[in-house]
Amino acid sequence: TRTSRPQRILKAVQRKATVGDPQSVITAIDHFCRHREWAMNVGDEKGSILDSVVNEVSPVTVLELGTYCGYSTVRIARLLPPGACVITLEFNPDYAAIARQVIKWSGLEDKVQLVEGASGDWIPWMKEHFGVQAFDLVFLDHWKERYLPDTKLLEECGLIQKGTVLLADNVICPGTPDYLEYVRNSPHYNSQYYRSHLEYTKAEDGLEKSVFLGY
Ligand SMILES: O=C(NCCc1nnc(-c2ccc3[nH]cnc3c2)[nH]1)c1cc(-c2ccc(F)cc2)cc(O)c1O
Ligand SMILES: [Mg+2]
Repeated sequence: TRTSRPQRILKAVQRKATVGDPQSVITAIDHFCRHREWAMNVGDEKGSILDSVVNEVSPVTVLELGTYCGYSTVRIARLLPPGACVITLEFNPDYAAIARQVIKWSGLEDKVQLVEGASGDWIPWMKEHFGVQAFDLVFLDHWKERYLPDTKLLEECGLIQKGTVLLADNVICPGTPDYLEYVRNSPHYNSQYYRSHLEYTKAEDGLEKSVFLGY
């Protein structure tokens, strides 16, 4: 049978990127997705906004919801200082298998914990299993209808504390209307929209950055 799109993305990384060089992995994926086959990575334009938020927050613990092929995992992990790490949650085992190899190729495996499973099942176990107090940064990029329930679950589990930054991809396309309404109207969040484009296209999309203000 034909290879999958994630498998073709991994092959592009293995052909074009240098082992241990995260930037070359990012460049190889963006080139493949712009010139060969579109794929749902956050991409270079929104990726630069993600980079600036990671640099501004300088997080010690990051949670990423939705790994896919590991493109944004590599973008985040390459900016983390020693001792900081990103826990990334992937529901689809085929995506997870590819992401592990992409992360390994970039040489960042020591800064990444890839967990396979559903966000709703794993979030309640984060403190106990990973010894996490609270997350400094949460990057939401998984199923769009899970953004709001998982944000509420993170709050209930005490994994979001004063100063925690939520950064959500795709708030326009495919769109997360209930999540946007929640973070923009809640007195507990200070929310800001970064207008951009859907990865590798001219369609509008953007990232929503929401800082938790405490209770
Ligand atoms: O669906 C997306 N991303 C989600 C993948 C995923 N990868 N992992 C998960 C997961 C992970 C733990 C989970 N726990 C429970 N559900 C889970 C789902 N979900 C997505 C879709 C588009 C898109 C735009 C325009 C189109 F015409 C078609 C598509 C663009 C994007 O940037 C996306 O991020
Ligand atoms: Mg996305």
